[in-house]
Amino acid sequence: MRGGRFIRAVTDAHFTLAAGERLALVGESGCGKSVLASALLGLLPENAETAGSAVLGGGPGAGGGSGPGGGSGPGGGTDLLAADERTLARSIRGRKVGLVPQSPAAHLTPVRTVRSQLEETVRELLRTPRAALRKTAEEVAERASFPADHLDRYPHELSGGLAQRAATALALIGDAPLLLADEPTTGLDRDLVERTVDELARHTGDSRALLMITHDLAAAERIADRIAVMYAGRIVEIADAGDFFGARGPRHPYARGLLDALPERHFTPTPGMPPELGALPEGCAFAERCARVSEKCRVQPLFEDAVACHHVSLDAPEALEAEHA
Ligand SMILES: Nc1ncnc2c1ncn2[C@@H]1O[C@H](COP(=O)(O)OP(=O)(O)OP(=O)(O)O)[C@@H](O)[C@H]1O
Ligand code: NI
Repeated sequence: MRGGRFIRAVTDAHFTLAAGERLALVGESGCGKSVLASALLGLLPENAETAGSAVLGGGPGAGGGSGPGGGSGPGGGTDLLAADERTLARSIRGRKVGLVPQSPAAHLTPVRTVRSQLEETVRELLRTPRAALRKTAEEVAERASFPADHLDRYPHELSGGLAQRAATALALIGDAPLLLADEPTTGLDRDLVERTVDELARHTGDSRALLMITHDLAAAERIADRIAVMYAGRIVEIADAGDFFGARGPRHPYARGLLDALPERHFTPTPGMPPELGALPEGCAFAERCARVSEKCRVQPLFEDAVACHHVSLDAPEALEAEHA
């Protein structure tokens, strides 16, 4: 950025996502969730730099290389961080990785109706013959609960929730093995939230994978197999959803705070604000808001045993429970 400043938007993010698995990524506004998703699609701003790899496909049993410019990863998959723009545009976006963008109204083409955008995407991704385009596009809209009588509207004539559903419909068309849904339920009423996440779950089935970014913990609980919690650009905990929302509860103090802040739980928000990503402290970024802070927190905790906290790894679950109560 200007003046030689830089922002560490995402640091040390390590996770796997298997076919048939649904991972919810949660964390406060500005913690790096959308940057992580954008990196996987090669949609970061020009001045952004990445390191590491994000391998799609390959692994045991997967065949085929990634083709020219694909950036081959281990096991024959495609390294999304190394793939060039041409590969991303031709064979990844929409086909291998679908995206429900965070700001659907900005993502839709303003001068064309929803119907024409759906039909174009159906034609492009599914090679559907002209005669069947209309019907297929209507079926696609239906899957995302987009009302048929609004198909001839332009994006500016849609409410936020309708634009959201149009974007979801578009993202589902390519049947991509990985779907990234960046807050796909923002602006929807509770019953539509449920319908949308159920459709995403149904779509994932056991052959595709879903990474859903959300602020809606109820939606995360409804859909996810695992929960990843991000804080100040780092994944601080990955947990089985049953453990996270169940009796054991989250293990990282920040993650526990997220749940405790819910009205249906303790309704007690974590005090303070997350740090600026351009001016992160040396040690644990959560330390200054953490009730368990100690000398150890001056050093960045390693992400070990699926959690990054100096204190938690030593705790027995019962001890945590007692403290939590
Ligand atoms: N183009 C950019 N230039 C500079 N900084 C950026 C840019 N895009 C994002 N950032 C910074 O990266 C950080 C992470 O942003 P990101 O959009 O990933 O947050 P988020 O977790 O998705 O938040 P939200 O829940 O509000 O969508 C933010 O602090 C933001 O200031
Ligand atoms: Ni975001």
